[in-house]
Amino acid sequence: MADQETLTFPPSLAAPFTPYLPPPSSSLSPYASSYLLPFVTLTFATSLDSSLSLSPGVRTTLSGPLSKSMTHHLRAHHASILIGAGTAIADDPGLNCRIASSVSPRPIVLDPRARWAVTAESKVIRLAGAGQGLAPFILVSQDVKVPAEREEVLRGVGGRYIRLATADNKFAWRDVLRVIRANGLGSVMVEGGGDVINSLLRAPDNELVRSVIVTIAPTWLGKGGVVVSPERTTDADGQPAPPIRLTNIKWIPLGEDVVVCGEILRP
Ligand SMILES: NC(=O)C1=CN([C@@H]2O[C@H](COP(=O)(O)OP(=O)(O)OC[C@H]3O[C@@H](n4cnc5c(N)ncnc54)[C@H](O)[C@@H]3O)[C@@H](O)[C@H]2O)C=CC1
Ligand SMILES: Nc1nc(O)c(N)c(N[C@@H]2O[C@H](COP(=O)(O)O)[C@@H](O)[C@H]2O)n1
Repeated sequence: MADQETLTFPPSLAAPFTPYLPPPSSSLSPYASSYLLPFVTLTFATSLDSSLSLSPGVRTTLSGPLSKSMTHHLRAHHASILIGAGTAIADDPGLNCRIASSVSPRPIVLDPRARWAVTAESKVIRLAGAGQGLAPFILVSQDVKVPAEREEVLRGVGGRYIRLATADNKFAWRDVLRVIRANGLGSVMVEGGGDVINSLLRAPDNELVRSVIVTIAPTWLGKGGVVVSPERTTDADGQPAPPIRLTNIKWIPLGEDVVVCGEILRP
């Protein structure tokens, strides 16, 4: 694997993000084990019209150089990083941390139907083979058949398939987080894509999110993009769930982008 560009994120820029990061070594701390769920950070880059990409199959660069380094700073501070199968298929992502002397997070891919045809050529596998990242844990439905060659590719670099119950082809978020925690991972940054983020933001699952860090790029991607806009739900009495709002906010300009950090306001 060719050497990847090394990134830096200066401590002076990193300091304002610290309150929104999981506690250091949370995978080992009493805090994490007492809750049995990892610290969840929801983080992604969006356009001004709330799009993550031009269309579902298209990798779209939104973050400028500084906010990209910030994302790698977040990767350095999380034990795992989670994406959906749509993103794995569209982006062929690396999901490692490119800041020197940092530990990369464990990639977790939600792929109930085993749609992602992971091969030895997949970027994340090549990086893991070269010792520049970790191999993914791919969560699949209990009833899905996974081709043996994919299992071998994963196992060869330290990854594996993990089977989990589904309802309507979805995992329950609590189950996903329990599996992550049970594998000794005390924190997870959920990066996307649209389907994953909208499902996590849907009430009541958004209660599982501890921190939100969103990069806003000064561009409109236009109609047809993958949009973050969670479904509105109703409570047991048929009353609409209130709009999701952030509290403990910080707006941090990074180059041409602005990053909003916060926590979800509990009603
Ligand atoms: N700008 C950014 O920060 C990011 C952009 N993206 C972009 O997003 C696009 C992909 O987004 P989508 O098509 O919405 O795909 P996605 O990455 O959200 O994956 C969707 C798939 O994930 C699985 N999934 C989602 N929620 C699940 C749940 N609760 N339980 C079980 N499985 C679940 C399902 O198989 C579903 O088909 C790509 O174009 C990618 O480039 C992705 C991540 C970050
Ligand atoms: N922070 C951020 N900014 C963007 O502009 C993006 N397109 C993304 N995408 C996410 O990052 C993954 C790519 O990771 P690698 O650089 O290959 O390690 C991609 O799959 C999305 O999850 N993020």
